[in-house]
Amino acid sequence: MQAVKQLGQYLGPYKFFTLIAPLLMVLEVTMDLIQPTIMQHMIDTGIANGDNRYVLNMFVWMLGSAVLGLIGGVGCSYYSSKAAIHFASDIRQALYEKMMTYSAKERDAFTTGKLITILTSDVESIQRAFMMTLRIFVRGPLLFIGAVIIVFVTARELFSILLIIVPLLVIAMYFFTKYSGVLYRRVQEAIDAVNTKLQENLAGIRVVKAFRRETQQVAQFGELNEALTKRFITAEQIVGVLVPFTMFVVNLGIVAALWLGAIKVDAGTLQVGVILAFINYLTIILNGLMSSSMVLMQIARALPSGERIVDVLNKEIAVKEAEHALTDPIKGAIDFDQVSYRYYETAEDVLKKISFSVKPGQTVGIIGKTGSGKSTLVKLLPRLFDPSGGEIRIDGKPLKSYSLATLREHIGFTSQKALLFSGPIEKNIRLGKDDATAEDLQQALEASCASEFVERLDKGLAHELSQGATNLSGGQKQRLALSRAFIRKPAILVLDDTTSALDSASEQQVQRAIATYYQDTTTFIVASKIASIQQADVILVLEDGDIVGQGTHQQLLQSNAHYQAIYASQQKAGEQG
Ligand SMILES: Nc1ncnc2c1ncn2[C@@H]1O[C@H](COP(=O)(O)OP(=O)(O)OP(=O)(O)O)[C@@H](O)[C@H]1O
Repeated sequence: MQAVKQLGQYLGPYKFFTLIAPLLMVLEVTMDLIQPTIMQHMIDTGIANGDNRYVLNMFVWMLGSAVLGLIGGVGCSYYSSKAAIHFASDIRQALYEKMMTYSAKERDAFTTGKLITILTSDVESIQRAFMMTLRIFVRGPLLFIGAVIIVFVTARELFSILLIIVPLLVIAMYFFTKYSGVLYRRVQEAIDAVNTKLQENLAGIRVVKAFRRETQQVAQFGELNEALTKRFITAEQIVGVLVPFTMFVVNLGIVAALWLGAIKVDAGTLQVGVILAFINYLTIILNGLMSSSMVLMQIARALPSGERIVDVLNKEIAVKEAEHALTDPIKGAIDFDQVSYRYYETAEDVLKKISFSVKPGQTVGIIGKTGSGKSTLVKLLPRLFDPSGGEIRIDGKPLKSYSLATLREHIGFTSQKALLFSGPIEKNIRLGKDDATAEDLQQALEASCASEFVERLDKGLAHELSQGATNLSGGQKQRLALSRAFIRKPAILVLDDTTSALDSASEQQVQRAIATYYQDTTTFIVASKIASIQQADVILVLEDGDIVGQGTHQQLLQSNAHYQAIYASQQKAGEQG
């Protein structure tokens, strides 16, 4: 119910549509309800007495009520669609905006597949439930109550039949509706699993092909698809059983009406028109109950979807904006003070009380074995996540006191995996800085050694990248990712193993460009080769989350056993190579 209340806020701008749609439905239902009574009068008073004028009169009434009913029905459909579609669209937008604030931690907690299901299928489910509520929820109970009252007033002789049939129908529909909600929650969970698998396999299609795992992946997908199919069938079968069951009960009612009616007509206590009107009203009662239960079923399915949506919207973000956040320009002095980090509460620290200081414009090289914590350390700078212990300061002020926008504007970050978006190359680079000048763009391209290959492309900067930039080589992608970071002219530049995909000549050229164009930038270079960081002002040697060496290349080479070991192994590999 909390979910309904929260999502109800998104109805604000569509209050008018939400009110007018059920009102128009009331008009349609009223017209539907009076038609069998008009027909009854037409038969029992007009036709039975051969009064043609009366019959014509009733015909005009019938036509008028049908037209009014039509206006009500069409108007209700129009406004309910408008309200439900806009309502769902606003929720989708809010979900997307919230997801954009997620760090990897929140995204991992949900999984990408589940987030996609929530943004698509769950939103659609509440859109459908809301539209049906506006269209039918008023109609169902109104038809039902109206028809019961009219039967009580005009066909009391047959009312006892309703006293048996209606409770049977209501009890059956209550159980079907309740069970349907449980079954549909299971369907949504199965859709999550299918989407997660699909997303993972499409993203990793090259690996699947390279290792010839298509058959296994298809089989695994088949199992998940089969589970979804089974759950769907079970959920849908509920409706399949409900309809024939209710029809059977109503047909029993019609048989009872004909039998009881015939006896009473024979005895001269009932007119034929009353029996026909009763059967009509019985159908209307069934219609009313069926449509109410369909809406209730849809609502029962939408409630778990609503809860899932609200979970995403209310997810607390680990990385929070400070209350009076600083927007001061950043120079680039950085202090790590006893900084620790663990990915999960229960996991071990992957960074252990790390301390070091860097002056603005210095270059820091970070080297160490795989898994030693190098990437984790640099990801703390743009606050992709916050330390579990200790403090990071920039220009003497806590990192957390800066506004996230200011902080990230001053940091150029390139990750191990160059992530580019579909669209022209220029647009990708300008993601770093929308309003960069043409000269800035050119300088960034040259600094990252990207200009030569971009110039060779037919359309140059307008060259369209495919999804995931699969139409570029690894090195080309990495160069463009570097250009995107360079164009910012950031105060802090982070190259997380970025230059590994470049040949050594290009790598040296990038290093020279940093030294020339970005002298005032504090640069972090994470690398696996000593050659990539040899010129750094300070090199940190990491091992199992600890700093086991700190100094310049020469200092470490003379006095640090860990660095000496890395150097020796790389020299050896170089000689063998
Ligand atoms: N998202 C994550 N969730 C849980 N553990 C993680 C996550 N990312 C990294 N780790 C763990 O944290 C430790 C440090 O990882 P990190 O990526 O910082 O190492 P690295 O030194 O950059 O390694 P490499 O040189 O291979 O890139 C590793 O043990 C790794 O398994």
